[in-house]
Amino acid sequence: SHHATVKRHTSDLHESYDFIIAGGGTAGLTVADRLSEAFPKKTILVVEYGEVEYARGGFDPPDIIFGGASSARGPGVFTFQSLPNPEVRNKTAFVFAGKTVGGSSAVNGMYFDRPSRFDHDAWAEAGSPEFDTSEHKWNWEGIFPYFKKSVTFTEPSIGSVQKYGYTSDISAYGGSTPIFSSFPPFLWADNVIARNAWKEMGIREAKECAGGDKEGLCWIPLSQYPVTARRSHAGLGHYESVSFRPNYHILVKHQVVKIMYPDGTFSGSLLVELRSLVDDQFSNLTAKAEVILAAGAFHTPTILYRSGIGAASVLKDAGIPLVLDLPGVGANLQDHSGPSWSWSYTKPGNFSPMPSDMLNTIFAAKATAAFNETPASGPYTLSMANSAIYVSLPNMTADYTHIVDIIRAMATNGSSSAYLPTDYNAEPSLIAGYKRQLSVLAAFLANPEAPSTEVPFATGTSARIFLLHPLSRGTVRLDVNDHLAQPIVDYRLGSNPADFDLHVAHLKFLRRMLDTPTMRLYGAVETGPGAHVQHDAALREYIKDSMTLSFMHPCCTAAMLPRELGGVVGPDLRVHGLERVRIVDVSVLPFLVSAHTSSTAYAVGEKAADIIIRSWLK
Ligand SMILES: Cc1cc2nc3c(=O)[nH]c(=O)nc-3n(C[C@H](O)[C@H](O)[C@H](O)COP(=O)(O)OP(=O)(O)OC[C@H]3O[C@@H](n4cnc5c(N)ncnc54)[C@H](O)[C@@H]3O)c2cc1C
Repeated sequence: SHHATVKRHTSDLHESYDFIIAGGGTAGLTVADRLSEAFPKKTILVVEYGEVEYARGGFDPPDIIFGGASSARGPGVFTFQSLPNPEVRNKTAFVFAGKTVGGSSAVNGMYFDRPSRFDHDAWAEAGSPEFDTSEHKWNWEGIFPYFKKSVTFTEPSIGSVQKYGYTSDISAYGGSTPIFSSFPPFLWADNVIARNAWKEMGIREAKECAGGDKEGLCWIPLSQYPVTARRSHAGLGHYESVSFRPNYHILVKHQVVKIMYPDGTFSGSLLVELRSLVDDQFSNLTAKAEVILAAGAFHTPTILYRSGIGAASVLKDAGIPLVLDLPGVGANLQDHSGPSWSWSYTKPGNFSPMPSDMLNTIFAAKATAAFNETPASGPYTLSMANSAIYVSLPNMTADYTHIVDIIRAMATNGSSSAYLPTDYNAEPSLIAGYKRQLSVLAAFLANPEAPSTEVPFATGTSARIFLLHPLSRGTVRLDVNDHLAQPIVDYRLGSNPADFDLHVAHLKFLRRMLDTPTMRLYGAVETGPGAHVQHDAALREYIKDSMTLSFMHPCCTAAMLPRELGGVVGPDLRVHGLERVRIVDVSVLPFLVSAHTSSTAYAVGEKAADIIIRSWLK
């Protein structure tokens, strides 16, 4: 009873709320917390598909006990398969998204990096000149204060700094929000091998990568509490830890079905249709001020479609009457993906501790005990990885202009539309928007300070090579046979062939790491793709074979772009053409950023809250 009130039945609710937020995830709960604090007399309802659950960390011991109960089972997730990707051996991606109070921040890998300043400058560039007159700026200067506000960063202890060499710069932080960012008090012993090898390749060692400049070798904090090393997520920071507010309600186990306009105008109050996931009953609630869609990049488009908002052709196929023709809904899907790369050591050093030690029952038992102590310590405090390199294309290959020129040509001649879904051809705005994006991304990729690839690492002899700025575009569509079911996700990976040029450039550069003095000392030998695979054509085939289709950063399916460029929202996050509906989640990114996406979801939530509060104060 000390925080927002959880409701389980619509009969427990008010008949109407000022703000109704669809989705109690990373960005949605950030907004709910801020609005309920700023407007004690206005009522805020979050409708969440999942439940309030304990969200274990990505690498917590299997039998961790929390609140007297075993929490071995993770919190709720949506899981389904994407359509096959013809350019990548017809593979289907395993789609995974948070379905719990806290959303994907409660199930993610806890890797908590931030984008590059150039990502946000490019975001603003994509909406220029149309959005230049808006008071809301989404360039780095316009969003950096919200990255700072969104988290509380704890500097690494002196012991960790001395032991591991952690560096940080507190000036990149400064918030006091109870979403925590901190360094684990543990590293696997071989982390230093990769770090040394990257430095020998000339990769700049960055003191801090959260302040906008992140081309180089970075230490990455985790989204975890500093002392207990337990997962920090939106459900804890923006719901559990909020002191009691009678105006802040969360309705769990309910699906937002659609939005309706009872007055027949887009400026009047709104009705929100809900479906109980317990008894399948449907009901309506009134939103007096606004509806905020925050259901994530896969599900926000489904609510819009069911409301009759989307491309007329897509709605016709689904048999839904058109309310507003907005072709950008569910278009422009992007995600991070990439091949794997591996090696072995013919002269392995004697490193300890190593992940293989966890197979030793005594070591593993000690690790669990250390994690359950206060302060927590040991291997379980390190989630997936907390180191990475981020490298720009010009710093990888002198031939980068060749790739940039290909992308520039696509942006100006007619060829780019060939790479888009065929139903885009009926929508000139989507083609124009894609060309604008390609032109902005070409300039981005030519910038020696703007990362094109990321390789996160913690330990071991394999790595995943992220394509940070894919050029291929996919779709999220409604299942025409069951509008309430999971959407049909078509990544269309590699549908723009220049993505493979980028992958090949990344891999060719990175594999040179095995020829550094440190790697030679341990007799490093490449096992995947293997030294015999040298030609670009063969590398392409290897990349297709070893590709991870999704690193689970889907975004951009309701992009902040002008309407005539296939955009769905403007800089104030209002859906084009609708006065009282905004979108506040990672759907609004025009393109992917050089970071895992949770920090951006929080920053979007913080900035959105500020925009909404200011607009209602007026
Ligand atoms: C497995 C996994 C690992 C990841 N690893 C990392 C990582 O290590 N680092 C990182 O930075 N990012 C990571 N990400 C990505 C990051 O967590 C997400 O991009 C970010 O949290 C998305 O925030 P959001 O607010 O857009 O959506 P979400 O946080 O996903 O919130 C959407 C919410 O809406 C709810 N919802 C959906 N449909 C409806 C509906 N119709 N009605 C009511 N509620 C609905 C969902 O249940 C969910 O709670 C990962 C994601 C996943 C899934």
